[in-house]
Amino acid sequence: MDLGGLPVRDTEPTVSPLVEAWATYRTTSAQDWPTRRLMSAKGENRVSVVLPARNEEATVGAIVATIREHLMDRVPLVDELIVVDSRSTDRTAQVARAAGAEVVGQDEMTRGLPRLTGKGDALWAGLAAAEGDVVAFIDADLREFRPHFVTGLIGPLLVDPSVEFVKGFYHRPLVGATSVETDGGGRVTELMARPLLNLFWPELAGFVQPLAGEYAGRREVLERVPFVTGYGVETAMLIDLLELVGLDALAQVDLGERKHRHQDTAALGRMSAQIMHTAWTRLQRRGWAAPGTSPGTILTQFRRGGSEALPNLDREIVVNDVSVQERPPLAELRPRLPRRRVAA
Ligand SMILES: O=c1ccn([C@@H]2O[C@H](COP(=O)(O)OP(=O)(O)O[C@H]3O[C@H](CO)[C@@H](O)[C@H](O)[C@H]3O)[C@@H](O)[C@H]2O)c(=O)[nH]1
Ligand SMILES: O=C(O)[C@H](O)COP(=O)(O)O
Repeated sequence: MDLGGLPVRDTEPTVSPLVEAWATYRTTSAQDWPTRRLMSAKGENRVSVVLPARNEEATVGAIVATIREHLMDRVPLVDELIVVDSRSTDRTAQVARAAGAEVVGQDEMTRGLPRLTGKGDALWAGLAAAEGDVVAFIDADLREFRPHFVTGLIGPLLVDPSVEFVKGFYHRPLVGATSVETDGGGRVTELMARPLLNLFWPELAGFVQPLAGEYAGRREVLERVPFVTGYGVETAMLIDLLELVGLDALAQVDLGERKHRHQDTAALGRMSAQIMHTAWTRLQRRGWAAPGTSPGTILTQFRRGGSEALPNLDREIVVNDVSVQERPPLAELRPRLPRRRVAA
């Protein structure tokens, strides 16, 4: 067939052998890591669980209570359970504390440093507060949370010294007011993160849920990567860890199904823009984006109706800054951080 000079692919696309081998070798299931097995593997390791939380009073209590009951009170697998209060305006801190977590304020842990915002900064503050050798991060908006989320993430780290970082994956229903779309969740993952990572970091294509907010790593390694603010943090962390420790030291674990609070489409647009910004900085580092250049930072969106609606648009214009910043690797700043945690 004449395609006017376009290159013709005469074979079907196939999965990269590297990705297939990694996904086979480095994927486990939470069922592979029963608590008993982890208790005998734990040895001298201390385990911290950190939940970043901004206005999560509806869900944070149940997550904290479950971890405390199953993994702290019944068996001493988790040594430290920290909720980072990320400038909540609701009762997140009180609810978390009442359920048995230690609560630290994002701002207290970053006192004396530039004021940054968003989830990435909350995670950095949580890592600064945590004392464990293994640190697991869990989103605080999860529903129907069960302890295997924690055991699955920390299992490979406690048992296999060659693993440095473990990312969770799961099925993601999109739960609406009146219906559930079985695999409809993870919209930013499918429309933005996965295409970006596949095209520019194809080694990472085997991660089923690259944006999952549930992951664990060795403190020593987590302290050596920068944390991007906002919602760029997971994308940057995967790329940076790939460069720092290599694909073979990264693993993923099947956690079954995950339900969480869905953000609206406009919020996911802003999240996507932050992820694009994050990718740009890493492309620059590779020399694939021109040095010194930077994408715009303002995202213009439209909201139906509203008191400020422009008559010809029947919509309000809403603008947001979607730029991201970075906290440097924690190891570089340790001496400047507050020595003791200050309760939020
Ligand atoms: O300023 C903030 C914003 C969020 N959070 C917490 O971070 C977690 C995840 O935030 P959420 O708004 O629920 O994110 P999702 O819409 O679920 O986004 C998905 O995709 C993001 C981008 O990769 C990841 O950061 C998330 O973990 C992942 O669940 C929750 O516990 C939030 O309370 C903060 O602590 N501070
Ligand atoms: O991880 C994602 O892709 C975003 O958090 C959106 O998730 P949702 O589509 O399940 O709300």
